[in-house]
Amino acid sequence: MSQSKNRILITGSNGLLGQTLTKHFIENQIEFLATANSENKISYCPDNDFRALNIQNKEQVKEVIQEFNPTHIINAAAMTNVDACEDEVERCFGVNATGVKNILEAIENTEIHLIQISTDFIFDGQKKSYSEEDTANPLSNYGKSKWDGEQIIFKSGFEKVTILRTSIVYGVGEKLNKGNIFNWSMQELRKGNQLKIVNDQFRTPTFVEDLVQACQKVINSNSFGVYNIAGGDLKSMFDYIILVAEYLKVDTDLVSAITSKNLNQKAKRPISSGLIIDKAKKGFDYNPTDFMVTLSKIDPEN
Ligand SMILES: NC(=O)C1=CN([C@@H]2O[C@H](COP(=O)(O)OP(=O)(O)OC[C@H]3O[C@@H](n4cnc5c(N)ncnc54)[C@H](OP(=O)(O)O)[C@@H]3O)[C@@H](O)[C@H]2O)C=CC1
Ligand SMILES: Cc1cn([C@H]2C[C@H](O)[C@@H](COP(=O)(O)OP(=O)(O)O[C@H]3O[C@@H](C)C(=O)[C@@H](O)[C@H]3O)O2)c(=O)[nH]c1=O
Repeated sequence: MSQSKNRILITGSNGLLGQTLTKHFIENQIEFLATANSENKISYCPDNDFRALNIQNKEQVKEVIQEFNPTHIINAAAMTNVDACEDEVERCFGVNATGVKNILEAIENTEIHLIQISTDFIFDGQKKSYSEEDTANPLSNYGKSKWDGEQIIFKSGFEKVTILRTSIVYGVGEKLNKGNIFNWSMQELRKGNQLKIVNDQFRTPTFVEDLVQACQKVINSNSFGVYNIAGGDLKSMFDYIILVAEYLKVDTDLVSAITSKNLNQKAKRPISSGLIIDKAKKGFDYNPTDFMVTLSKIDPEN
C-alpha cells in the first residue's frame, strides 16, 4: 500500500501521543482524522479534521470508522492516570479494554490495520528488562486493563494488528491531562526547587517523537505482531533526573533520592520495567534518539 493512499484514524488525539501523531500527519500531508473524547484541544488541528469519539461508545466507534473508512487506526486513547485507575475501576477497564473490543468489532471483516499502544506496566518488574515474549503479570488496574486490551486482540485472531508496548512517554503538548516528569523536573530545577525522585523504579523512557516515527515505520513496513518501543537506556528515575540537572547545569544536589515507599503512590508499580527494543530495531529500523538530545528538544528555552 503506498503511503499517499493511507487514511489514518487517530483515537485519543488530545493526548501527548495523539497530538504528536496529528502534527506528524499534518506536516507530512498524510490524510488523517483526529478523534478524542472531549472537544479538539489542539490549536493547529483544523476542526474539519477532528471528530469527537468516545471509544467506550460501541455505536459511535462503528459510525466514525464506517464514515471515515481508514486504512489504519492508531488507538492512542486510554485512561493513563495510573493511580486514578485504582479508584475509577469501571472507567479504567471501560476505556482501556472494552474500548479496544469496540474498535475490533467495528473493523471485523475489513482490511483496516490496527495499531494498539500498550505499556510496560503489563509486567511485574521482577525481571530487569522485558522482551516481547516475556510473561505479563500486571500489578495495577491500569496494567491489568491494558493487558486485557491486548488479550482481546490476541483472542480475536485478527492478523492486521500491531501492539506497540512503550514506557514513560514524554515530549511537548498542549493542555495535557497527564503530567510529564521530564518537562516538570526541568521547570522545577530551573526555578531552583528541590526534587525527591525514586531510586527504585527503573525505566526506559520514550521520547514521543520516536514513538510517532515507530508508528510510521510500522505503517510503511506493514509490520504486525508485538513490538517494544522505548528509549535505549534502562536507569532509575533518580539517575534520569540527575541527567536533567546536568543538562541544565544546575546543582545536582537539588535532586534527592527517595524510595517508592516514601513517594506513596496509590497504585503498585513494577520495580524494573525496561523494554528491550531489539525486535523493532531489526524489524523496521527503529532507532531512538539519544536522551540528552531529547532534553534539548523538549526544553522550552530552545
Ligand atoms: N504516557 C505514558 O507514559 C505512557 C502511555 N502509554 C500508552 O500510550 C497511549 C497514549 O498515551 P498518552 O498520549 O501519554 O496519554 P494521554 O493521557 O496524554 O492521552 C490519552 C487520551 O485518551 C483520551 N481518552 C480518554 N478516554 C477516552 C475515551 N473514552 N474515548 C476516547 N478517548 C479517550 C483522552 O482524551 P480527552 O483529553 O479528550 O479526554 C486523552 O487525550 C495510551 O494507550 C497509553 O496507555 C504507554 C506507556 C507509557
Ligand atoms: C512526580 C514524581 C514522580 N516521580 C517518579 C515516579 C515515576 O517513576 C516517574 C513518573 O511518574 P508518573 O507518576 O508520571 O509515572 P507513572 O504513572 O508511573 O507512569 C506510567 O504511566 C503509564 C501511563 C504507563 O503506561 C507507564 O509506562 C508509566 O509511564 O517519576 C518521582 O520520583 N518523584 C516525583 O515527585
